Amino acid sequence: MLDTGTRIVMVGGGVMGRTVTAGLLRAGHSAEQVLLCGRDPERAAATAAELGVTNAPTAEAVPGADVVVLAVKPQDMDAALGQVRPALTAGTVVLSLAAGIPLAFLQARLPQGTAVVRAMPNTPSQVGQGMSAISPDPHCTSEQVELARGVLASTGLVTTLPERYQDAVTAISGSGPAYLFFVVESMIESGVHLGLPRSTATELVVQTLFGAATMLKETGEHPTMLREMVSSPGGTTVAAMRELEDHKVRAAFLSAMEAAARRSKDLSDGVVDDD
Ligand SMILES: NC(=O)C1=CN([C@@H]2O[C@H](COP(=O)(O)OP(=O)(O)OC[C@H]3O[C@@H](n4cnc5c(N)ncnc54)[C@H](O)[C@@H]3O)[C@@H](O)[C@H]2O)C=CC1
Ligand SMILES: O=C(O)[C@@H]1CCC=N1
Repeated sequence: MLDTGTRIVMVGGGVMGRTVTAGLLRAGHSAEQVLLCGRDPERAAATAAELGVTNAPTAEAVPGADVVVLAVKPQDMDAALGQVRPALTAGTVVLSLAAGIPLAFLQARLPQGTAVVRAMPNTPSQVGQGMSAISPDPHCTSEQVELARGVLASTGLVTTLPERYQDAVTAISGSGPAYLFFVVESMIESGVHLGLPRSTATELVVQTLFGAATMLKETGEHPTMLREMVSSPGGTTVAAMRELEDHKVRAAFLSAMEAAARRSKDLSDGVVDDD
């Protein structure tokens, strides 16, 4: 929990801006502690009202903030930094949530010596079960790192890692919820193919995912061991696993995550599409 006097400015009121704001409020921070700035003033005002926080233009919100959270798309980061920079006061921590935007890119567009933290959160932060990895730059004091960590700790677990791991983190936990939702969709559809009512298939799959995740967390057992517990010799599970192996699902996961990490790296290298 951050001090009651800590002022947080959220730049961007999209998925992650809303998620982190909601997380801060859910963790018990007061609505007065969070100011939300959007690109479109009307939409930003509506989003802020919906979340119960205050809305202000970036130029008014940023001065005096303890933490400025950059929750804009990588493609919009340059413009957002152009608005934040002139309003930034000494000591403010800038916390970027953007995929593929390196600390060096942020530092180059902010006053020299600004405390910058690169982070990769994920959407389960909406329900207090997020996973974030933070990489502080060397200008940050330990108090400033704790401020950045405190913002994301309101939404789930936070780990600190060297920046060189951020492309891999983005591929695994940043994008990760999408892969798992895809697996869930596929299993529900399979249940429907097998004749189950859709609502029944959904309940079975969602609770199975929740149960399996809880087992992984609570037992600390290796997933291979947990999978073997389900796999009776000559039984149903091995029959299904054989199909997954034949269809190279493991290899597909490896290629998929390599593609995500590569895309994150491409963004880092400045290969940013305009779409
Ligand atoms: N959606 C996800 O699962 C995750 C997203 N991220 C990162 O979070 C960042 C934001 O992503 P989303 O929230 O999904 O995108 P989004 O498109 O939902 O939200 C971005 C918001 O930023 C606003 N914006 C753009 N320029 C602005 C400016 N100059 N000032 C104020 N607001 C501005 C846009 O109007 C939009 O509302 C991205 O950089 C993304 O890589 C990181 C982890 C997970
Ligand atoms: O798809 C993306 O680029 C963002 C970053 C991680 C999750 N969503």
